[in-house]
Amino acid sequence: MSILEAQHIKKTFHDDGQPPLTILDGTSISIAQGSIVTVVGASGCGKSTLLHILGGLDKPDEGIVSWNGEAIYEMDREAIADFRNQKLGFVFQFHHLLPEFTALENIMMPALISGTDPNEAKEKAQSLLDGFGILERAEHRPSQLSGGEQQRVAMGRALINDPDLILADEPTGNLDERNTDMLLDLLFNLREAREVSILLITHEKNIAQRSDIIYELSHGKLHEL
Ligand SMILES: Nc1ncnc2c1ncn2[C@@H]1O[C@H](COP(=O)(O)OP(=O)(O)OP(=O)(O)O)[C@@H](O)[C@H]1O
Repeated sequence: MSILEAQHIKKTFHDDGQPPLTILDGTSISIAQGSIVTVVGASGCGKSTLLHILGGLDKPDEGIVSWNGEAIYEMDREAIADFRNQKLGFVFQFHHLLPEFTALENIMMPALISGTDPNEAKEKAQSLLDGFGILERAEHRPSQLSGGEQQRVAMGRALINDPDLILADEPTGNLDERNTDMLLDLLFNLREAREVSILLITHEKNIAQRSDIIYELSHGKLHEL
């Protein structure tokens, strides 16, 4: 059963003085429950644009994105924000942690926004930090953490609301080999531990090999490899 489905997505950017740039040109994808799907492709081919559209962050010009059969861009602003907060977990290359908050607070934030009891949110955040081996860093701010630690905090933040789907855009792009391996192990183990689906964007084909389906995005369309 697919949880997220996109059909015939089109997206063109119109920048002043530039010819229109069609990035997605009839792209379709279906993400089955519990699956790990990887999208690879040349720099600038539109992978991040696709992820933003699938994640309810950027409306396509044409086409439908639906979550369990419901068209997400037909939801009102509040419903789409709730959908993102409760069903999805985002992990980006630049993790966008809030600099003035501690690791623990950064992880707790999406749970607090969705109305979880603060004590419960704290316990869940501590258990995520513990599972990622960085509980002793709980009170550190992002600037006091290494890149790999920051990315694990970002993973914790993506997971605290028990999402059904993780959308990860080059999550290891900034990490050295050791941290890349550690983060990928954490990510791929999630399916076993939490039955979560994962959409992973990367340009590293050896990472892609650990997934169920690999697509290449080129000329605005996805091709299964
Ligand atoms: N808001 C925007 N306005 C105009 N052009 C944009 C916008 N966002 C992205 N683009 C352009 O669309 C193209 C695709 O960008 P996108 O970030 O989706 O590519 P990508 O495949 O993720 O690239 P990379 O692997 O380098 O991160 C690029 O040429 C980019 O400059």
